[in-house]
Amino acid sequence: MLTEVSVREVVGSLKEPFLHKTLAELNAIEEVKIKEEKNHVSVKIGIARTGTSEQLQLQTQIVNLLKEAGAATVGIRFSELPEEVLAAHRHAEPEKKDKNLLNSDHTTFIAIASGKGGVGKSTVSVNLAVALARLGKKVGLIDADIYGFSVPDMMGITKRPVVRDEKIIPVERFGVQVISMGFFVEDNAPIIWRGPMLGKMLNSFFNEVEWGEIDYLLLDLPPGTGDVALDVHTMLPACKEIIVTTPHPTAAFVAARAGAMALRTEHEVLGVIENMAYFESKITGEKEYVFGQGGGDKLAEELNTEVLGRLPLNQPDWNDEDFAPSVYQEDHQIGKIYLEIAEKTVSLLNK
Ligand SMILES: Nc1ncnc2c1ncn2[C@@H]1O[C@H](COP(=O)(O)OP(=O)(O)OP(=O)(O)O)[C@@H](O)[C@H]1O
Repeated sequence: MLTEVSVREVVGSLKEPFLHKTLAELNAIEEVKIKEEKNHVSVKIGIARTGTSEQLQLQTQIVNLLKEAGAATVGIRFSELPEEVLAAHRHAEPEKKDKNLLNSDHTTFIAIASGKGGVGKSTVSVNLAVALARLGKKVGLIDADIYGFSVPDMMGITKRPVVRDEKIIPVERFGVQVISMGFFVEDNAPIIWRGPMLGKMLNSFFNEVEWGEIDYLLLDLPPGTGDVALDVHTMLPACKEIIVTTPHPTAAFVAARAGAMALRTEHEVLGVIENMAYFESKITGEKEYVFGQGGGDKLAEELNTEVLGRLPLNQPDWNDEDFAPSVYQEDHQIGKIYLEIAEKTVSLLNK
């Protein structure tokens, strides 16, 4: 059973990332609370700069250590250390590292966008990433849908990233390196961060994660044309885009706004994916266009691009041994369509 003393001992040994003294030395553990019945530990930590990628790393370290020490769930709040502590230690602040994935000319960024929620953008992002990995590509996936992160659950990820040499190591699943805001939030707690902080978090996903040499980095964007989508467009001038829509013409109309945003920021739209395009009867093989028809074509025409693929309404075959509720297996009818879309994407990028 964890006690306040043991929590302070475990957490206190970690280094504050800016001042390079331990949290114990800086007296930075401001509060420890333990709810014994739920085995929940919450801590309040002082740090030199809040809302930074360094905070994210420290948070990951604390969660991992406390869970190793026996906590079921961990809650962390951060506050800024008092000015006198900062003044006493500021001289120890090191130079900022400049290794930056954004400067890499090897990696192609592909953002998956949609005009509204629920059209299957995350399902498409996950399966396209897996399909690219099945083609032998080195693939990363950022779940940038920070308000509604769903990628870890969809892929059946139970592990959390670890920190090594001050870098966050993504979790590998189906050959894809995955990073999600969901990894850094406890108990599905809602994220109530303000706009600028979201941009910072996203930036840290690019810079502070050890991606290695990846060929494609896919980003599952939040739906619509809000702050984060705009941040991505501005942060990644060379980003390519794929727009997901359902086949109903009005859905395509809304999706066109996401496309327009991409074009305005001079991002090349690689193509459109029409999801939930039809229902195919298992008995007769007949196709029923339950959500209408023509939305994908209309959108592609409007954006002067092509339809990369159409996916029917279908559920993956769930596999109890390797559970991933949204990932289609390679030999599944839909898994094969995703492979075709992945091949098309690669050939478009190699042109
Ligand atoms: N082709 C499909 N057939 C059947 N169900 C699907 C299909 N595509 C997606 N779904 C289901 O529809 C729901 C919404 O999908 P998903 O979360 O991928 O959408 P989204 O556009 O990313 O939504 P949001 O942006 O709101 O997170 C999920 O339950 C998903 O399993």
